Amino acid sequence: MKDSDSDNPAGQDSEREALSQLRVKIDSIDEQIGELINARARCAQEVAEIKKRHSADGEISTFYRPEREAQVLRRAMERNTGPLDNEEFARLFREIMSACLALEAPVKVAYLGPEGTFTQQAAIKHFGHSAHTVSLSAIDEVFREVASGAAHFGVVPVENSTEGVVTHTLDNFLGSSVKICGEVVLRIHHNFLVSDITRVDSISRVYSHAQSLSQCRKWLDAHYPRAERVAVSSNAEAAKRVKGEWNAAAIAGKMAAELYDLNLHAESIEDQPDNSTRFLIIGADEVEASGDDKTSIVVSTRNEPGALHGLLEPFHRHNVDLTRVETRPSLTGTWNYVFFIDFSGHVSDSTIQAALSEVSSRVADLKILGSYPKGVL
Ligand SMILES: C=C(O[C@@H]1C=C(C(=O)O)C=C[C@H]1O)C(=O)O
Repeated sequence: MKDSDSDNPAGQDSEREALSQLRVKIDSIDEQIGELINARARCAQEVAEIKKRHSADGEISTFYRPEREAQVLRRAMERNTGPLDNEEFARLFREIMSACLALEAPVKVAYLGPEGTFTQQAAIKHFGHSAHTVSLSAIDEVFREVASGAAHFGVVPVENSTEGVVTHTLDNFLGSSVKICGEVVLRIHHNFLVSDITRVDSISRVYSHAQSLSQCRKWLDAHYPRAERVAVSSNAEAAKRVKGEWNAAAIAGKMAAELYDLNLHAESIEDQPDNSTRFLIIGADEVEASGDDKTSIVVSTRNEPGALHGLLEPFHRHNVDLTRVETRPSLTGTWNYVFFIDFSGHVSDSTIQAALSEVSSRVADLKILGSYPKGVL
């Protein structure tokens, strides 16, 4: 208690009174929010009944509607008048929708693990906490799990703002029929984690994934120049190792700290403050237009002069906004290449259809990987 309060009992009484009035108000608002959330959940159950009646197989894909969820989140943000910021506001709606969807049918999401990695964080950011997330140990496994129907959706990293593209993810699309049905961008914050028994002035080893070590190089040079940097298979694995080692620390995200009960000795130690990673949501089905979408395709050109120009020119002429072009070696022959191209728009848009039909007449092969809502959160 502050001195001024003990000197002023009348002030204390009025403060207590003001607080208790506000709490009565909060209780009453909570009651209304609670009733409204359940009213919303009942509507979702009715939606589920209609979907069940109209779907032959009763599969989850008919229950989870990425385009509708993106619209709900965008609308929540447009409506928001504060004081909560847009992202925080949408996050609350994300969780409400997640709980409503779980009532309709629980969604199973495979992700590149282990538990506690940024990919799991991305899965939860996209699907909310009511989704059932399953950790797998390789990107190929996530693709296989989705292709076989063992998981409804998968989450894999595709590019990092400082380290570039995750080539393994792109390569997996070449031999797979899975579709891209969403994207999620995560701001990557690295933290310096220690255990209860770590002697912070005697740290001689720092564990992390090689990418994270390189993303925190300057911070490590400044604070622990002599500690050995040990690259391990994931940040979560790094956190796990620190448990029980008095002279070691790990660089990892907050989820790993919580999972392995470690302390945040220093937060946000990444050299680039806007370090972020983009993840793709993969699934078995195509997604309808949400009003603000992106399309990803992969094309292989004929090995002849002007092939790349011929491929890009129709996009330019139809005023299609290309957001990314990535070149990868084709798996079919030495010195053949494929291009992964992302652009704004949905395959159901007439301009996109016109551009794509021209492109496909000029290339050896064109595969649409998916049209999906641009990341909202
Ligand atoms: C309720 C629906 O089903 C699911 C739940 C949603 C929600 O809670 O708003 C939105 C889309 C679907 O993933 C729907 O399709 O409208």
